[in-house]
Amino acid sequence: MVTPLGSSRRGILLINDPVWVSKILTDHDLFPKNDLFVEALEDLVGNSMFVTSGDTWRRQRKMVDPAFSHMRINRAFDFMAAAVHDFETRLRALSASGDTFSLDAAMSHLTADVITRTIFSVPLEGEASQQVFDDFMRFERQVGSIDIKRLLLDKPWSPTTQPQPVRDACARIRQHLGTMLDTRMATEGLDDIAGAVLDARDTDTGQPFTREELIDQLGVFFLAGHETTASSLTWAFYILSVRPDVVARMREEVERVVGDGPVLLEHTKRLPYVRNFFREVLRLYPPITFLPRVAARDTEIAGRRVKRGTMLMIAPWSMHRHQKMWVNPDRFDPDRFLPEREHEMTPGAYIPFGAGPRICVGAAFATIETALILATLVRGFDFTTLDAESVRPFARLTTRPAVEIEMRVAEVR
Ligand code: HEM
Repeated sequence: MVTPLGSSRRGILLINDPVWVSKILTDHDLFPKNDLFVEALEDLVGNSMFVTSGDTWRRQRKMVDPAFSHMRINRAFDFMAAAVHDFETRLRALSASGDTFSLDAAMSHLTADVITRTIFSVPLEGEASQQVFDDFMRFERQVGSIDIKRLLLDKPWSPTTQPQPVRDACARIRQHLGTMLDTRMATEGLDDIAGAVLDARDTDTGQPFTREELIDQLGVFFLAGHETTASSLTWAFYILSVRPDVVARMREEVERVVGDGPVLLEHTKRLPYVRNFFREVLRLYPPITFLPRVAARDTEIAGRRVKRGTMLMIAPWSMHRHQKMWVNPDRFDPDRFLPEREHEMTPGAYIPFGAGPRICVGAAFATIETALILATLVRGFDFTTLDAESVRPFARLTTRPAVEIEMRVAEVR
């Protein structure tokens, strides 16, 4: 359950033991985020809470948490619903024309639209937000692969730089985010996530975030907040396209609970099958495949001596599919999350949002957003994958299909 991965200048351990996973994710001073991972993202999200450690992270997390409180997310719901409404219009046009579309690109666009509306109160159609999105797609394609040579040969904490095209894309994204932030700061009376982060004060000094820090945090909400959700929804709609039995159960639940009208916030909390379906998608296709950490000092893990600088890879992907932790792990079975089957689950084996103090700040946001999207679109449309047999997952920045999934959609009459 704790396995060395190959031989390299710095040790690499794959940790599949839920007890040790929990200890490592909880002690984030001894096991901070891995330096290679931090470097890969630093040009884009600077010193944001996603990559910082120690007291810097503690201060940032305290200031950011209120922006994702239940009350605040509830207020973001109308922005989410407006984005989904526009997306339905797009799908209706695709249904009428019979044109095919890339599921991955469509989901990235939809979730980026949700994020720009909920953070900045602007739709993705705005020029600056569209440019952030386009450059982000470029960044995502280039940064996702690991440099194996470096992994094997470099000493821990060896400084490196990203290739120039990646750095250029990051600089452009930060510039656009700065423009969006300045426009947002000049607008009064908006009740969005940017507003909550602008109002946040350090509890010790009373100081707000600086402009650079704001760009760091808002950049990470954009990155972590749309890329992960797009990945999970891509797998969700792919599964729906090949499982008519699951579609029938979901549609029945949505029609019974919601009826014909719009899906409201209160409905999203009363759709257990939709929720368990999404949990099962996150189990088999966790968007974040690795939670990378590093040993900050010499220590011991599961009776094994671990040298400072050893990389610790916690892999939701392998934990979620582990034969010893799940009954029929390869079977897609949303009902495994029913309360009466809870005893089948291994405590600590399900970590799509991470665990411990650094658990995903946007988990509640993503849960409501995806329930709204799934309920609305499953009731209204049938999805067909053109070449379902050839679909394969691939670990990039998140879990994506190796080749884009081509789809056709038909409106349900
Ligand atoms: C299905 C959707 C999502 C999944 C599966 C997901 C997954 C995760 C995971 C696994 C982590 C922990 C990473 C680690 O410990 O190394 C994390 C952290 C984080 N996520 Fe999410 N996430 C999702 C949606 C979101 C959304 C919608 C937002 C914001 C709008 C967000 C913002 C963040 C931030 C800021 C962190 C860093 C927290 C910290 O280090 O204190 N995520 N996410």
